[in-house]
Amino acid sequence: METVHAIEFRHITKRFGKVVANDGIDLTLDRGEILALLGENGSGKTTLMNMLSGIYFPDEGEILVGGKPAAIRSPKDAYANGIGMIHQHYKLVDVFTAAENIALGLHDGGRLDRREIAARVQAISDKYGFGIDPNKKVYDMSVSEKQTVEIVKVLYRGADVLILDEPTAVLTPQETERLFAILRTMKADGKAIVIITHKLHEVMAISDRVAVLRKGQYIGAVNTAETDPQALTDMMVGHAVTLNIDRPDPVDPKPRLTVEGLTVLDAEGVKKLDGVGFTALGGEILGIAGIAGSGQRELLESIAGLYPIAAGSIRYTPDGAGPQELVGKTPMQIKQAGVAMAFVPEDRLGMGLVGGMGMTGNMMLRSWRRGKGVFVDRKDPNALALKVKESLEVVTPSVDFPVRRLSGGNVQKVLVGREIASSPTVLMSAYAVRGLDINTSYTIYNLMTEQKKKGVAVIFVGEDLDVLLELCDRILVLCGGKVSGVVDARTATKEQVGLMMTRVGGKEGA
Ligand SMILES: Nc1ncnc2c1ncn2[C@@H]1O[C@H](COP(=O)(O)OP(=O)(O)OP(=O)(O)O)[C@@H](O)[C@H]1O
Repeated sequence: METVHAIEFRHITKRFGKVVANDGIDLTLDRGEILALLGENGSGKTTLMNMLSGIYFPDEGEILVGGKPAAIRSPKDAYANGIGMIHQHYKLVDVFTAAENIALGLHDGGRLDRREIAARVQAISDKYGFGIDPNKKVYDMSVSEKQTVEIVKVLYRGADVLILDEPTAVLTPQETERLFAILRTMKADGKAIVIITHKLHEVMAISDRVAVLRKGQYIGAVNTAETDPQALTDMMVGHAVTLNIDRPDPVDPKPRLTVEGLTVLDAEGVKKLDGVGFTALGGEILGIAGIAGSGQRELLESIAGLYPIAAGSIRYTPDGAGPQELVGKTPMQIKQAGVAMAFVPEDRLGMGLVGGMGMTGNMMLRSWRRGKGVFVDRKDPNALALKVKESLEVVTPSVDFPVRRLSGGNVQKVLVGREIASSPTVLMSAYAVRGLDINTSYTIYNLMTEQKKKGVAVIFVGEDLDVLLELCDRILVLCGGKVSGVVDARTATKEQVGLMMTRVGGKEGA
């Protein structure tokens, strides 16, 4: 007897104008399995899953649910077929509670019994170990809690097939572990789960099978137990690739940026940086490590002139001139002095890029979230756009194609590429490779190294300790807004840095 798959894609094709996002894809998904969907940026992963969740409808082919052809024309149809997707951008109403968000739109006409809803939410939460408070308002929640609400929302609607699009991109390692434990419980309960992720160690840790897409085509699927990250990378890219970070010794390093006693407070008066001091040298990569929210964002924003500074100084030393104080300067003056910040925020299109404009338009515009001004780059924006497109292999039909319609990873490449193209003397980047496929991540690491070789002081805020230890020359470790220490990245160990991330100095009580 033929096995009935939870989901079966048969020759699915989806085009956007001239772009063939999915090209005749055949893929199956079974109950009680976690399938990792892998592919380079723009390879068509999200598009394929959007057809399962009713956001797009295939141009050709059919989708079988439980062995029967299903016409999934809306998210409502998807739910009716037991399919739910957790997107990268959460769609929750801030002023509503968890339970209100979960039940939203479900009880049209009927009476909404709050107690009953809360009880059902609680039951789902207990069954899978979510630990959710049904009465908590969304605006009081962390990113991880919001994601939990999205997952419970999907389960509440009776989903047996769950799709998670890069769910760990914004989670800490601990939150990721918690999510994975929940996914394993759901799998044991017979759910079919698809997870889209670029992190190969996560693929190895959580999935049973891996399906690979390349340029819109289905390349194949392998059992996770029978593969490894290198083989998966080769499959994704289509040829053997070396995952290697070149780290030349700094040549003639000299102080570029000297930060002393930097203290900043947030809108509520909470100290986000507390007496931070360090020197960033031209010709080196200074890594910044820390648990999420340890002051990384505030540090870069302070240097860029975007964050109000309570105390301290930030001195910048250009070539052939004495140090100049940056505190008190506008973001534009700081930018003109040569300090570029490639900041890759959680909402890629919220800051720094204008979604409706193409790459060319975005090369000219550098508008900041706080609305402190718009920068106009004097270089030919079209040439810059073409250069970025070519060097970072941005998948876009043209440099005038609205960036909003590029795949998530490609949006990020535009953002990072633009900063690099502006020839800075200090280049700051935070989470530069978030959402980028492994091959592109290495492209970015190499671009950072190229900048370092040109004498640029590169400040690299990263999440992956292995990468920080391989890429950087020195690593500054932040803990709760304070400097825990600075280590030599060539000799430091992961354990040492990990300890410093949780305790100032890393040695207290040890
Ligand atoms: N609404 C749309 N209009 C036009 N083109 C689109 C649209 N959505 C996706 N595309 C294109 O289809 C291709 C596949 O994109 P998709 O988002 O599915 O890739 P992905 O594998 O999920 O990428 P990433 O890893 O970067 O998120 C890309 O070339 C993208 O630009």
